[in-house]
Amino acid sequence: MKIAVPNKGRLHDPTLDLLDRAGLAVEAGSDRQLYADTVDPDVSVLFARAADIPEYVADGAADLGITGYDQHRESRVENVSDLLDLEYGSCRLVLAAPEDGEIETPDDLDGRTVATEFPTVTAGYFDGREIDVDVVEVTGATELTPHVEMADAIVDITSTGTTLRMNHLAVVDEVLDSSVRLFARDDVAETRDVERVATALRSVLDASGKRYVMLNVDESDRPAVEEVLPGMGGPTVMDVEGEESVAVHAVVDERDVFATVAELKDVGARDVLVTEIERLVR
Ligand SMILES: Nc1ncnc2c1ncn2[C@@H]1O[C@H](COP(=O)(O)OP(=O)(O)OP(=O)(O)O)[C@@H](O)[C@H]1O
Ligand SMILES: O=P(O)(O)OC[C@H]1O[C@H](OP(=O)(O)OP(=O)(O)O)[C@H](O)[C@@H]1O
Ligand SMILES: [Mg+2]
Repeated sequence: MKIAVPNKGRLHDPTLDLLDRAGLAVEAGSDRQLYADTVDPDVSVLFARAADIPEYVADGAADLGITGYDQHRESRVENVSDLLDLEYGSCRLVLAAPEDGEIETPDDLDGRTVATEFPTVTAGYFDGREIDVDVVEVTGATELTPHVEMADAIVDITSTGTTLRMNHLAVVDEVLDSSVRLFARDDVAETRDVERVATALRSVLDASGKRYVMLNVDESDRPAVEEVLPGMGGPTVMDVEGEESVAVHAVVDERDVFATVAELKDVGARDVLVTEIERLVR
């Protein structure tokens, strides 16, 4: 099983971090190599540019890929499908034009020029609206093109909006919402090996925002504690040998932990321990 992952850029580190937490850590010393092993003998990674990853998966150089949905759409590959939204690298592709210019709606661009690193998605957007534009492909610094008469507007990525503001550009319309996805080639999407990787990554997402709460309580106070901790399918209760008390464990939403611990103390809980959860396989 080979997973294509970004070799650099803003998606590189969070992707390796996610694989690590999923129990698929990339072996140390693998930087800058084309291929690397993971701690699982059945899973290796192929490092590639974020934009090339859908193509690598479609062509069979890798079986699975991790990159932005924007890159997936731009690549036009047809034999790959999303398995999971990995919930990082969230951004929007937007149509933007100079703040105080003549372009206020997409229709104002009829007969004009739009610069972008995403020519396929951009052409699709304007075709769908039957607006005739000349799409110019650039490979970076797209925000500058309206200021040097190369283009009347751009289609580019935004997240905080800082880059657009700095360049005196205003959003005219939304083109696409994106985040990082795990996707597979269709001919392997339903195999056990792909399912194993997807399950491991999903378990990290499911564990985020959850805490594991452990405590001791006298048998007599146990019903009150169970009342406070409905948990995932109820808390786990264990007898503590040679004592009148029981140990209770439960998964609690991170945002409820503060209030829950206070309530537990009120109803007689002792030795309350709160820990992070690495993975949660449902
Ligand atoms: N500002 C941003 N906020 C959130 N996600 C972003 C942002 N910019 C880019 N992304 C996401 O990260 C992906 C890759 O962008 P990144 O800048 O890391 O690589 P790149 O510019 O293609 O790298 P290079 O061209 O140097 O190989 C984008 O396709 C998008 O999905
Ligand atoms: O809304 P913002 O938070 O300002 O983010 C948007 C910017 O982020 C990306 O560039 P990146 O930082 O990846 O640099 P790059 O052009 O070298 O890829 C994108 O191309 C925009 O320029
Ligand atoms: Mg970039």
